[in-house]
Amino acid sequence: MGLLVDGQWQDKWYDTESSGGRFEREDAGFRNWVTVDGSAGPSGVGGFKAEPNRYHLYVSLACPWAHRTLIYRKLKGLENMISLSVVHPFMGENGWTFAAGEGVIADPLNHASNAYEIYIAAKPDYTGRVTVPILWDKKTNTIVSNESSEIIRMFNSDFDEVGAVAGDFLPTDLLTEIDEINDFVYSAINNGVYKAGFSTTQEAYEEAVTALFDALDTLEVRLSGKRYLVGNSITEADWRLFTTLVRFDAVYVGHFKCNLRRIVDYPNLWGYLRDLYQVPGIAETVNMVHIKQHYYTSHANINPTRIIPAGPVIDFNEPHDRARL
Ligand SMILES: N[C@@H](CCC(=O)N[C@@H](CS)C(=O)NCC(=O)O)C(=O)O
Repeated sequence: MGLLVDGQWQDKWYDTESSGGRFEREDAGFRNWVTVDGSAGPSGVGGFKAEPNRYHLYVSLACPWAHRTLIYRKLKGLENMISLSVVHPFMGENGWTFAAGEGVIADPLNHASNAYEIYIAAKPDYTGRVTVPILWDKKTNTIVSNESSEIIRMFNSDFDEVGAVAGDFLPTDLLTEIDEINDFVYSAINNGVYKAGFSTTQEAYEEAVTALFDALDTLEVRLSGKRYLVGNSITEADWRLFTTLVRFDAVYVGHFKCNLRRIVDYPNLWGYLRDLYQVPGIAETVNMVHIKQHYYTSHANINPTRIIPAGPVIDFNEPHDRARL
């Protein structure tokens, strides 16, 4: 794993020395928005109008952030208008690559062997980490955005007039509440598992793991009387929580040492996770082989033998009883 410095690839692990062993996630570098009319969005520059067959999405099936964008591409019926590439689950000295493998979809546009080449194609002197997801514009040959939280907001509504499936996961009247819960879930849970797993001091680990389980305990109570996090139907807040929960027992419990409790030990969170998993189309976006292979083989400092554990056996298709709520 590594990063680009002035367009040059350097193989470097995260620097936790200056932060007391704490993992600090870098902000995404490309922050433009696809909009209905091509005007600039909340950040970045304009020029990216929502048009069918204009955009390409690069993802890892292992990555919880990229997974959000795949879910929206599926649920909003964008598969026929936004093309897709999938990186190899192993992220080694060259970062994400398109090495041949089960489930890998090569890059038909930039013909990149490594994802960093896509960043260089967009910005030859790019400095920063090379992350997925990446939303690419085939018309101007550049990266629109590499920030999943913003890509899903584009997918949610901006393609509606050009043939996306109806459905709004961000109703205006719930926006404030969704933003609030997103912040809480991001810090303690989505990013919390990484903070626990990538910490390099006992203190940093304990801080993260305590906040993580406090947050899960809070949500367990919240979901005892409510089917979804906000309002009466599935919203963005649920999909953002889902991609971490679905990886939790298979990866974060063992590999990231988030092992005070498993999701299957929380009756409400476990039912909620199955409920979301069983939404039509969602199961196809979950690839447990890529997920386990990525985490257990890519972080040699955490799992030097690179052995992928056999279990746990989890049945996400077990009936849930959440419809009563
Ligand atoms: N803020 C980004 C974060 C994306 C991200 O960190 N992706 C991970 C994969 S799970 C990655 O590509 N990491 C490579 C690296 O940090 O070098 C987003 O949500 O889109």
